[in-house]
Amino acid sequence: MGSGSKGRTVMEVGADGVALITLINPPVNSLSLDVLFSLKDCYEEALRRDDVKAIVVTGAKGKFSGGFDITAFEGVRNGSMASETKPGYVSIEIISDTVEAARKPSVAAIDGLALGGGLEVAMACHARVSTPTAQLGLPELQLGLIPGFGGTQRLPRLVGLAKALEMMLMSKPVKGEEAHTLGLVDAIVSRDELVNIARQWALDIFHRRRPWVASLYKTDKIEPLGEAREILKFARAQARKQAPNLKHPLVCIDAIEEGIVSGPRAGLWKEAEAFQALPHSDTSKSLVHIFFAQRGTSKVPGITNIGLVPRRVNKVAILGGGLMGSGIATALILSNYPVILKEVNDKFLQAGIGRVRANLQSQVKKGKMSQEKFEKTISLLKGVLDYESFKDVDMVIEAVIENVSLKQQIFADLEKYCPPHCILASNTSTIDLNLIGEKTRSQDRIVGAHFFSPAHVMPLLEIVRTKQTSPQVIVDLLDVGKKIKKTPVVVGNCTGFAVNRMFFPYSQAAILLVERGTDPYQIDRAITKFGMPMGPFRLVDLVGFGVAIATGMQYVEHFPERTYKSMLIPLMQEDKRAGQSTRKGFYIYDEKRKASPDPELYKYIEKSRSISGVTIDPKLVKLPAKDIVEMIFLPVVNEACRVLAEGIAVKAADLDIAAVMGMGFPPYRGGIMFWADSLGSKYIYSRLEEWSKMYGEFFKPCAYLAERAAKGAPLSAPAEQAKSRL
Ligand SMILES: C[C@H](O)CC(=O)SCCNC(=O)CCNC(=O)[C@H](O)C(C)(C)COP(=O)(O)OP(=O)(O)OC[C@H]1O[C@@H](n2cnc3c(N)ncnc32)[C@H](O)[C@@H]1OP(=O)(O)O
Repeated sequence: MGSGSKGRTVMEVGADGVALITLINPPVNSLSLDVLFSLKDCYEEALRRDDVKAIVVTGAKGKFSGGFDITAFEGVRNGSMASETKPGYVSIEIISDTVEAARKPSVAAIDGLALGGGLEVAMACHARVSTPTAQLGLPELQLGLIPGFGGTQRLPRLVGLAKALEMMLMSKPVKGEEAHTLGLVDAIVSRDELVNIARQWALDIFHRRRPWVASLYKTDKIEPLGEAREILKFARAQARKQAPNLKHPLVCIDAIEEGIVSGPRAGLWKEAEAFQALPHSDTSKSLVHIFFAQRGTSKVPGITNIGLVPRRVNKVAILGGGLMGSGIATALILSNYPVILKEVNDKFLQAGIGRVRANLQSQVKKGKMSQEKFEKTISLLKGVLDYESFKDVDMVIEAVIENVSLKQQIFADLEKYCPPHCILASNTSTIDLNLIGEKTRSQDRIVGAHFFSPAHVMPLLEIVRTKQTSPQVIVDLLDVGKKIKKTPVVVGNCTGFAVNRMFFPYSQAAILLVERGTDPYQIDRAITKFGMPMGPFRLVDLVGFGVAIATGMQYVEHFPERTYKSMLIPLMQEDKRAGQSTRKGFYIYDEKRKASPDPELYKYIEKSRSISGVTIDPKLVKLPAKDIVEMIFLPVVNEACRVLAEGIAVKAADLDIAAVMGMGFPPYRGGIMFWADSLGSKYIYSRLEEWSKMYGEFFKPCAYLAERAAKGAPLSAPAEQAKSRL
């Protein structure tokens, strides 16, 4: 049964005749099979015992349940749990026929969270009481699954089809208060009163003072059949449009529809069969991998396992109020950190503060922030023009332009004006941190805090450590990252760090292909179809040619042998086509920033082709989408392997998260290394080798890749594991 064998429930019968069943499986009381079997045993005992009139189900330590035990899917996949998990065993035999159909009433007492299977157990109870802040939802789709314990049937019957679809398809939980308004819970109570009120509620149902409701057979919230069909049709169209590569949202809609058209019992069976099959899909394997990989990024050997406790960061200073600095300031004040924003003159300072205000105001406009919260949040920001107020800051984040000598001067100043414990972070995206700190004696507290633009929106934070950065500083920054709701990835110091370095071949491969005859728009189409938010050319337009050329120079300087040198972008830049900001780049842009292909582009391609001295390759002119994807992404994989081999990243899964959160690599493909392993190291090696013979060094597979391919080992396996495959 593997790691599924854990957790339990306990039952205590009170003098009032209420059996209190508590789910216990730390840290989130997930529903392992052991918990579910134990729940069934408790129910059977409660139903047998004459001294039990009613039942209350709750979760230990302020959390109802985080849902089915996600670690157990491995067992489901490898067949070791086959007999216990035959379709419908849990959802029909335990949840429907034992809990909901019991001849004694149950009430769920919900605090903390009731997610996935947790909410499904609660919905099978005859009433639910909740604390106002509890989170209730069915987020299974984010794992490539559908609710499998009756959620597709009961949620629409409790909150109506439209809201249920929104909650499931967007994996979006609601808070207790909203759940109450929706009819998902019956009462909101304080944490202290939760269990007592639930007990009383259960007795009231027993004595027929309150209704005894089986959610599965409720019909009052479901829209009439014609309307329901329309809603489902719309939901299908939306799912196809928003996630054309994903099947499970449609499977979820099918299960819901079955229940509405043929009745809830038929719906339960349809759901059970689909739930049985989905854990085996590549989508679910990838998304479950991403779930654990994301939680694994903050576990850094030698840093987070040596007993260090994060120090309190009370006040942060930011240098530079440009796009990055203002975004970082926004992220910090949104999480209640007082921030000092320093600029060189009043004009720049006002512009920086204006950007922060605009970031917050856009939240107000969208209805995500009240005016009162806006005022409170912006009051945490203070603009300054000198270092006077830096004497009591705990962390500084430098976010000025990418100029080495400027940064060196700033860090030398910081050393003078900040207290000795203060963390000195730079948001540089490419410059070597050792160089930045060269004029200081504070190397142990210099660290990279590389945010992605827009910094208050993008979820990734690259924490860059040099050989001298102290583990305490990393632990502190990990804690700040968590508090500002970023997913941190700790990486080593090198040109481009992990994300930019891995992805520098992304646009380079695309340019190499167009110079040899592949159509640029066809490349962007193939890449977006693969699941990237935009293709390489649309991305370069967005980033701007100035930035693209500057970072390109860094790569030419540091990795000359594998940088593809082309004049395409500089030629366009010369003609003032510098990307979206100039409304002309690889695309042309209208006032609403809508991109359209531009036939003029081919003129520049021809010119750069002749400068590069390459000729059109007829094979590349008709390159199928699958090959486009591989010729663009296998060089990215190759660079990711180098990043791993050099120890820049701690583990392959961190690169998966870096790719997903930093570049928008589709999470349902599991991240760059996970996807690469689905192709196999041998295959990747042979393709790169073949292209390097035809198109040069740019494609040459690195030593790490060659070694893994020779052993037939996965690229993501730790070194020891790869050895043992020999
Ligand atoms: C049949 C059913 O329909 C199928 C299902 O129920 S599938 C599961 C559906 N449930 C979910 O998708 C919820 C997944 N969990 C979460 O979203 C978040 O973990 C949470 C909101 C519960 C808690 O978030 P947060 O407090 O930030 O803590 P977080 O770090 O994420 O999780 C704490 C630990 O619990 C683990 N965990 C969380 N949910 C889990 C679950 N359902 N199963 C197993 N482990 C789980 C995490 O892996 C993490 O472990 P770690 O400490 O070893 O890294």
